[in-house]
Amino acid sequence: MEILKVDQVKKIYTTRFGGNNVQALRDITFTVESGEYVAIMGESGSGKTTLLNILATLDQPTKGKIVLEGKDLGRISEKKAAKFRREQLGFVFQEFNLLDTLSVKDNILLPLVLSGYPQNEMMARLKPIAGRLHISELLEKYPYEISGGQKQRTAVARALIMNPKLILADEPTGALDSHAAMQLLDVFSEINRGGQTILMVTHSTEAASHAKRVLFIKDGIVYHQLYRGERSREEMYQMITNVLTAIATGGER
Ligand SMILES: Nc1ncnc2c1ncn2[C@@H]1O[C@H](COP(=O)(O)OP(=O)(O)OP(=O)(O)O)[C@@H](O)[C@H]1O
Repeated sequence: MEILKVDQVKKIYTTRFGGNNVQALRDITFTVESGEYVAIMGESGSGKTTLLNILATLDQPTKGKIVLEGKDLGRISEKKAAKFRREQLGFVFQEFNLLDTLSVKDNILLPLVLSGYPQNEMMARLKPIAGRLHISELLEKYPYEISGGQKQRTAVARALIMNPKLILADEPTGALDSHAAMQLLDVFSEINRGGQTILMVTHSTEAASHAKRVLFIKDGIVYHQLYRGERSREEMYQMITNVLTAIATGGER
């Protein structure tokens, strides 16, 4: 079942006085099936963050359409967008974006609190998610008392707590050391096996090789895509490296 459709999306940033316009996305079209794990790669400035912001309803495309679970995101009002984001999307950022004044537990529960969930429902959701992410022992601690890897797993728990249709991750391993990055990628693979759809922007070939499909953005379009299929991670890693080299050297796809 198709969960996300990105249809001929174009984004032009206009400066206030109509001066230098920047075309960040020219014509992006792709779909994501429910349960997929998709990585998006592209050189710096290729428009990955722009695309993620549009998917997150934080920005509007200049042209084109985004449909999530049959809902045209261009047609939701500003007012409904925040609720929609909270209920349908889970976010994981490079810099964790946890609130230092809240405990790990309260950080994770925040989306439920904002949506007015009763206490017993909140606790019922918290327990299994904290267990899956191996942070049950950390719930009373504060973000400044835990490691980067633990912070990121807390952020993933917060992203999962609303049971979102789609997890959007922006460079989730970017601020982690290699051990913590591997742990996080294992967690992503595990939650994906559990049926969670994930869309992850990354510069890391290692991270992208965990995904089931990799989209490469170049010159404002989806330039190429790779399906992992039955390939091993090592084979996928090599294939991604080959495409990145072709992109960097302007070679054939
Ligand atoms: N608010 C903005 N106003 C004007 N131009 C912008 C704005 N945001 C991004 N751009 C431009 O749009 C293009 C795409 O930027 P974007 O941040 O989406 O790229 P990216 O692929 O995420 O890069 P990186 O990997 O370095 O984060 C770049 O040329 C950038 O300079």
